[in-house]
Amino acid sequence: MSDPIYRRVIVKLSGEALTGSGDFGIEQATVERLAADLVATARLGVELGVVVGGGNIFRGVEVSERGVPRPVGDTMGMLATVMNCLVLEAAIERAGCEARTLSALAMPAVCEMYNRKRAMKNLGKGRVVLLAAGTGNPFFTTDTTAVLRGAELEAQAVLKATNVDGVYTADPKKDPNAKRYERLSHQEALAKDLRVMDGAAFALARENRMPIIVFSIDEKGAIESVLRGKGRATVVG
Ligand SMILES: Nc1ncnc2c1ncn2[C@@H]1O[C@H](COP(=O)(O)OP(=O)(O)OP(=O)(O)O)[C@@H](O)[C@H]1O
Ligand SMILES: O=c1ccn([C@@H]2O[C@H](COP(=O)(O)O)[C@@H](O)[C@H]2O)c(=O)[nH]1
Repeated sequence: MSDPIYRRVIVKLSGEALTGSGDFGIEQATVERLAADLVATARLGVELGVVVGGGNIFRGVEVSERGVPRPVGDTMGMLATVMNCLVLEAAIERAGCEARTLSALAMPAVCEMYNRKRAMKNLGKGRVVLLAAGTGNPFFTTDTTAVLRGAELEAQAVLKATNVDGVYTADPKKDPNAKRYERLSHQEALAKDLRVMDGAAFALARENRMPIIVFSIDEKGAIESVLRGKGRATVVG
């Protein structure tokens, strides 16, 4: 079998991936499957930072549409990502691999605060590092967080695990004629306004020459396949 193509990566898991067959919250069986995939990947010797979205619980924009100030809604979204990280951390540890949640918002009774050195140290020890609470700032997303942490932690790529099998010419959930790309540049993704990730994330990735691999997390073993250079995915970079 081919060796993993990267030594250190950031996996971006969409919050929605945790809902499994539902459309809100956390389905435990799905969390266990995702944890098993992450542990299998870590056992290949790949150092893993994991950023989890919060869209299965709260998105700041949606909360603010109900009259809550946007920064408050965004804080709720960031707290949602902490819950997702904690449930995933517990499942990864049960599956036999050490994991640490580091949060960009201080919550000493819950988990350690994120700082670059601490994250690097944990990655070097082979622990799966769960990067919680996004960037710690409102008006950002966890996609941007994944690219930011990737650049800070010297990852070789961001693996965006989502509910579509790559980047398309238009949103494939809305346009049945959308065509999938095998490969495209950050610049093309920005110029064509392809919304599989937000523009800030693509711009930061372009600036830091960070490849982003977009693939579906629905199949068991999807992360490992991508790391072995197999499976259906789009490479942006
Ligand atoms: N050009 C495109 N190619 C592929 N997917 C696209 C495109 N434009 C929009 N999308 C949509 O982008 C979505 C990917 O976003 P994703 O679910 O990963 O969101 P997220 O904000 O990262 O996570 P969360 O679930 O936590 O909100 C897909 O569901 C897909 O329908
Ligand atoms: O740096 C960040 C990251 C996230 N948020 C808020 O959290 C939610 C959930 O993240 P998704 O990327 O949408 O899954 C997001 O909608 C923001 O409200 C943030 O404020 N800052």
